[in-house]
Amino acid sequence: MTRDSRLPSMRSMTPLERLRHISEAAGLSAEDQQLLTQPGALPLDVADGMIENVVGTFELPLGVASNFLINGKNLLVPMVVEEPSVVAAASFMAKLARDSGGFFTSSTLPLMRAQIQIVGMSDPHGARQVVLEHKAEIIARANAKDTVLIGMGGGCKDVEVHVFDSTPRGPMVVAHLIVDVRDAMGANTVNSMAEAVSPYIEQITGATVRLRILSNLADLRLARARVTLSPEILTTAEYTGHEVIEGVLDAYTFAQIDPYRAATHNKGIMNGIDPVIVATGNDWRAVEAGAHAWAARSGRYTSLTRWEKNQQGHLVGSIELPMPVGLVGGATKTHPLARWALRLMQVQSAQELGEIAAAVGLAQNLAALRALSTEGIQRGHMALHARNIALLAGATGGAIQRIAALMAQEKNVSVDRAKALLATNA
Ligand SMILES: CC(C)(COP(=O)([O-])OP(=O)([O-])OC[C@H]1O[C@@H](n2cnc3c(N)ncnc32)[C@H](O)[C@@H]1OP(=O)([O-])[O-])[C@@H](O)C(=O)NCCC(=O)NCCSC(=O)C[C@@](C)(O)CC(=O)[O-]
Ligand SMILES: NC(=O)C1=CN([C@@H]2O[C@H](COP(=O)(O)OP(=O)(O)OC[C@H]3O[C@@H](n4cnc5c(N)ncnc54)[C@H](OP(=O)(O)O)[C@@H]3O)[C@@H](O)[C@H]2O)C=CC1
Repeated sequence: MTRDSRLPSMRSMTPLERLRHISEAAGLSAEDQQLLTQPGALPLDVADGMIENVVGTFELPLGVASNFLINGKNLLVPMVVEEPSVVAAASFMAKLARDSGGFFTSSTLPLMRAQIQIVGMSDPHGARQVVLEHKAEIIARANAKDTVLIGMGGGCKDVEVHVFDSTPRGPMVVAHLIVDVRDAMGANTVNSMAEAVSPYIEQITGATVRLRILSNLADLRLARARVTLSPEILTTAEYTGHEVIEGVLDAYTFAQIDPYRAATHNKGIMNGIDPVIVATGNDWRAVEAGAHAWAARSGRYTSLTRWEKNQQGHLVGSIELPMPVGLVGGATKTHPLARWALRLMQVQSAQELGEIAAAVGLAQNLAALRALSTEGIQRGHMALHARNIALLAGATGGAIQRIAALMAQEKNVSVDRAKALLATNA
């Protein structure tokens, strides 16, 4: 178990020192440290087995967010992302949240939906009932092959049928297999089941089955996270905690009512979630698709988080969203660094991983709303982005940080200015 995720000196260390520091805090082995220090952590032959026409591997920075306390457990969170200030922002909000117990999470069972599209009938309601009458046999056929999953308590649990009376192609019936996929993301699992039962569905309905594929609107597989922050914790040099809370509530309301704002607000949430999904070798497109479809489930695209004030005047944030992530399947087992990321967090189940991702998304949202509704995003974000700009201008080694700091201080972060500072050996 990670002893203490509160690691205040991280920012001033070199990457190697950070690695030693987090390895010690999380009890990682010497081999685990070595995995990150040697080049080619993803061997070419493994990469070649993962996708097609491989010509190399593509690297991104792997950072570790500190300070997280989730359900009373200290946690160091691996984040793979190209954008500056994301890891710092998550760590910052996790630091603030620690004083009020950190994040609290829960989740539903890992239930995925597989859709089976049935066409070519004139009595869709009759066809629906036929499918439901044969539910037990459909479930039995779906479960016939996946012995490992069934042995673990997973498998197809239910069948739902949705009727579309009138479409441009005539009536359509869509059967959903509801499958407990345990610790898998589950796409291949449920797709195989949908394909396996389709001939039987054609036989009992006398209609034609077309598509047999999971739904990425994983609305039965939800992860939740909650955080409470007092005005005292949120107080800054320029703003009282009450001002910060009112600002966050106004910012949240903006996202609730306006889809133009909600898209950006939710992008900020995914700034926290996606890096955890990528670091663990999971399918970020599936998580993204599910999140945005969920955000639009009422017919109007809105915020994935909620922010409220409780009776003590404390800020209460919560998030609930589909979280189709796995510890097995896909690249989660084949990518050595994905295994490393799971060892760093010491997660025991896919549900736990989903809850962590939700908590990081909530932290990230708070960081953005707090900055946006007070001093604005540029001060904190641009100060860190300045290092990228210094790199772009050609700075190397110690000059990167030096020139970035000067540009941030001058509030003039641009490639031209970085080049000028480089030329004068600043
Ligand atoms: C960037 C900060 C955190 C600076 O904030 P600050 O007040 O300058 O931070 P600080 O120096 O007081 O440090 C506070 C803590 O932050 C962490 N921290 C701070 N700096 C570092 C660093 N260099 N390296 C590692 N950790 C760092 C660290 O945990 C530190 O505590 P410590 O451990 O030192 O006691 C703050 O301004 C912030 O949270 N800003 C929001 C940034 C953000 O949201 N970035 C995402 C990119 S913008 C975007 O894409 C989304 C958006 C904004 O459009 C979404 C939306 O609109 O809703
Ligand atoms: N629209 C989408 O999102 C789509 C995504 N995908 C991709 O599918 C992949 C994920 O599919 P997924 O089904 O998770 O992967 P896999 O099929 O690789 O793994 C799941 C299988 O692993 C076995 N298994 C072993 N241990 C466990 C356990 N503890 N819990 C659950 N299953 C276990 C089970 O099979 P058994 O019982 O046979 O041993 C299970 O069916 C990702 O790469 C994703 O990108 C694919 C198609 C569409």
